[in-house]
Amino acid sequence: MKVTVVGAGNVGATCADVLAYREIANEVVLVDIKEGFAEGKALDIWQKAPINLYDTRTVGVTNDYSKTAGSDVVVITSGLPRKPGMTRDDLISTNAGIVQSVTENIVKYSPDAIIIVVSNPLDVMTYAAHITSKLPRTRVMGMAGILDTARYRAFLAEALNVSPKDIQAVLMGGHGDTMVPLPRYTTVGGIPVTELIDEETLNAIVERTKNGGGELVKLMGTSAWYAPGSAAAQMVEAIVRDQRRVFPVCVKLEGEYGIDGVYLGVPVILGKNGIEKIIELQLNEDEKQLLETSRGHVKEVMEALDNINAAKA
Ligand SMILES: NC(=O)C1=CN([C@@H]2O[C@H](COP(=O)(O)OP(=O)(O)OC[C@H]3O[C@@H](n4cnc5c(N)ncnc54)[C@H](O)[C@@H]3O)[C@@H](O)[C@H]2O)C=CC1
Ligand SMILES: O=C([O-])CC(=O)C(=O)O
Repeated sequence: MKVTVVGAGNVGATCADVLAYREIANEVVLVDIKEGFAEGKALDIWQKAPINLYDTRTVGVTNDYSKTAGSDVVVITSGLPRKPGMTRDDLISTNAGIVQSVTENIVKYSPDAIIIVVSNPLDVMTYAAHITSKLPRTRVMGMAGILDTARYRAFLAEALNVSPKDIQAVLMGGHGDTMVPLPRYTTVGGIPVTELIDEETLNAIVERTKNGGGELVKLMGTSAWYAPGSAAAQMVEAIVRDQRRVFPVCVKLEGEYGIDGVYLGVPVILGKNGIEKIIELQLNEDEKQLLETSRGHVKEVMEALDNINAAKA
């Protein structure tokens, strides 16, 4: 299995490292626009192989997409991260240009690839990659839900003083303040979380999860990478090993949840064909309302992208 990761920065290099040391792919190609940057990161990861004992080959290139030819999965992390005081949506004009040009190159050399978008604003960059690639929606998806649920699970594990391994959760909607955590679908070793935690603490955890990315941007001056890079690698693993894992993933909705033509995080089954199935949960009225707010927000930002593209045309 060959996997390309575009963008050898914080998230891209972390993802490539996880793909290599967990031997998720046989070959990982890292691509960056900065001369020598991807080459250096790939060489460093390869030199770690004798220490961590793996044989995944890691190769770095500066903008040479011919080396990515025949990739089974491509992860797009190229683009600016936000700085304190910015929203993810503030990145749209710069990152849309980057994601769209990267996608053109990817599809040229790997027409059969499955594309996982990580660049922000996530839902709208998934839209950008999808319309540029012209691939079926099952093969162009965005990573955010695994990260957002991981934050939620980590905060719950801390509050309950239990292993994060035993916390199962799902959330939906856009990757931003309007994300929709679903405490009703959160369990701890099979026990509904609401039986173990008081409402006030749970609400505080939900709010902290919504601001999870911003909390890290404030602390570090740039956004997170360990959890995001690992989350993207986990999606790659589900695809290349045909694991049929159930994850929240950003995908174009075509009627599911009563939504058409908007890219939102929903639970899916992820396997060798990409999105094997979108799972439709029964939402209550409050949850439906939260999802509708999220849909409205993502739709607005999609329209902003349409305007940017129309102005360029
Ligand atoms: N979906 C999610 O949950 C998350 C998304 N992100 C997003 O991922 C993106 C990357 O974040 P970081 O890795 O922290 O940023 P970074 O600045 O460390 O790395 C980005 C890399 O992209 C490269 N790049 C820029 N234009 C390029 C092009 N045309 N072709 C190839 N490479 C290009 C840059 O040279 C840089 O090395 C950001 O947009 C960030 O907001 C970050 C964390 C979580
Ligand atoms: O917060 C950001 O800008 C990066 C991101 O999407 C996250 O860490 O959730």
